[in-house]
Amino acid sequence: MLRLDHVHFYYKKGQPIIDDISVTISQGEFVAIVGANGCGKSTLAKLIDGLVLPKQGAVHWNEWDTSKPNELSAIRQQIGYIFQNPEDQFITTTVRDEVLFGLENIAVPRADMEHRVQEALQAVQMESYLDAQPHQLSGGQKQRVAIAAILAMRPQMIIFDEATSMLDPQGRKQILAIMHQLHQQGITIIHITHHMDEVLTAQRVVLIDQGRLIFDGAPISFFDEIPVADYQLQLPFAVHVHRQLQLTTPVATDWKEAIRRQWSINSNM
Ligand SMILES: Nc1ncnc2c1ncn2[C@@H]1O[C@H](COP(=O)(O)OP(=O)(O)OP(=O)(O)O)[C@@H](O)[C@H]1O
Repeated sequence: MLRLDHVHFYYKKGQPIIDDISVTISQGEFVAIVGANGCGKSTLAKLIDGLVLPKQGAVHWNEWDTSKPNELSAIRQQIGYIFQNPEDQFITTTVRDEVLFGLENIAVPRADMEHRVQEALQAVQMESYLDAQPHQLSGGQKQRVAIAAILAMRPQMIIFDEATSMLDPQGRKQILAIMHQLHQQGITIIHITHHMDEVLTAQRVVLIDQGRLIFDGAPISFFDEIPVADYQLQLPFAVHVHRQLQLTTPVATDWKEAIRRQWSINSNM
C-alpha cells in the first residue's frame, strides 16, 4: 500500500508545488492522475518513487518511508517508473543489455538473469528484438523495452508518467493494453495522462490543481462532477457523444421536432 500523509514539496522556498496532499493507494489499483500542465503531477510521481523527498509530511510504501535512505533502495526496486521519453531511460546499446542492466544493479543471480530478460520482453512482445539497438526502434517499441526493463525487476507498482504522450494512436493503444495486462496480474498502476479517453479505463481518478488534490474518485463521477474545462482538460469523446445524444433524445421519439428545434425551423416538415 502507498500512503502520502500531508505531503508538501517545493523546488524553491515560498513556491509550493505539492501543497498538503494526502492519498492512499492499495495494492492492485489502477489510478489515473490528471491535471493541467505544470500542476505537479510528475513531482507527485517523483515523491512516490523517492526521486524527490517531501519537505513536510511523509510518503510510505508498505512499512517503508522514502525519507529513510536505507529503505529507499527497497522502495525503488518495488516501484518502477516509466518516463514520457523512453530515450531518457536507455543507457546501453542493445535491448538485452538494457533489460539486464537493472537486474545487475539489484544483484539478481546470474543464472536467473536470462530467464527474466526473456520473460519481461515476452510480456511486451519484444522478444525478437534482443540484439536490436534501443535507439533505432520505433517510439512504441522503445517504450515497450523501457517497460520490459522495469518488469524484469518484478515491481509491485509501476508509474507511467505520460508514457503514451509521444506515441501515435496505435502505439498508445498497445501501451494502454500492456498497462491493463499488468494490472490484471496484480501490479498497481499509476497512469499520468492528458488523454481523457484513457482515464475512462482507470478505476480511480486523482485530479491535481496547483499542487492540491481536487478530486479522488471513480471516472464516471469525475466527468459528472468536475467542470473539466476549468482544469484545461477535455471530456473524453465517448462522454461528449453521450451528452450530445442525451441533449437530442427527442430525435428518438420525435426527430422532426428535434430537427426543427436544432435549426429553428417553424414550418411543417
Ligand atoms: N527540477 C525542477 N526545478 C525547478 N522547478 C521544477 C522542477 N521540475 C518541475 N518544476 C516546476 O514544478 C512545477 C510542476 O512541474 P511538474 O512537472 O510536476 O508538473 P506536471 O503537472 O507534471 O506538468 P506536465 O503536465 O506539463 O508534465 C512546474 O512549474 C515546473 O516548472
